[in-house]
Amino acid sequence: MKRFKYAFAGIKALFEKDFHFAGHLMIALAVTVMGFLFSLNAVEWLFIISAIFIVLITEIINTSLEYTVDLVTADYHELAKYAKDTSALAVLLAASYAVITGLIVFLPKLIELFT
Ligand SMILES: Nc1ncnc2c1ncn2[C@@H]1O[C@H](COP(=O)(O)OP(=O)(O)OP(=O)(O)O)[C@@H](O)[C@H]1O
Repeated sequence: MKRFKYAFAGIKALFEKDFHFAGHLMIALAVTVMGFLFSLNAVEWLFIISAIFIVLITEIINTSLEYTVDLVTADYHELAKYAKDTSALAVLLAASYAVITGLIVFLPKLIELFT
């Protein structure tokens, strides 16, 4: 029960620092609605769900790392920059995976719908 309590406390900490997270959630919701509208099959759902979770989890870990770096130093430091920049790169890669997955799954369906 304690683990749940701490995890839920993490939601508040996440939204306090990460202003992009609500945007990620909105996109995830929109993609899920589209998935139902296009009646995705099981494999397509698996890829879409994995893309959503990878982006959200990476963004959460990125925020966690930013908190940690800010705890260690408020001053400019090259290593702090490296830590935050490499973490941001992980988010970018996760987002790229999600965009590629979304295009592969939805683009043929959208083309079929509008042609
Ligand atoms: N203490 C620091 N020392 C050196 N560079 C820093 C430091 N803090 C932040 N930076 C640089 O500023 C960038 C943005 O850092 P910041 O903490 O503002 O993240 P953010 O804009 O909140 O990131 P995100 O958009 O992923 O939430 C970092 O990627 C890094 O290049």
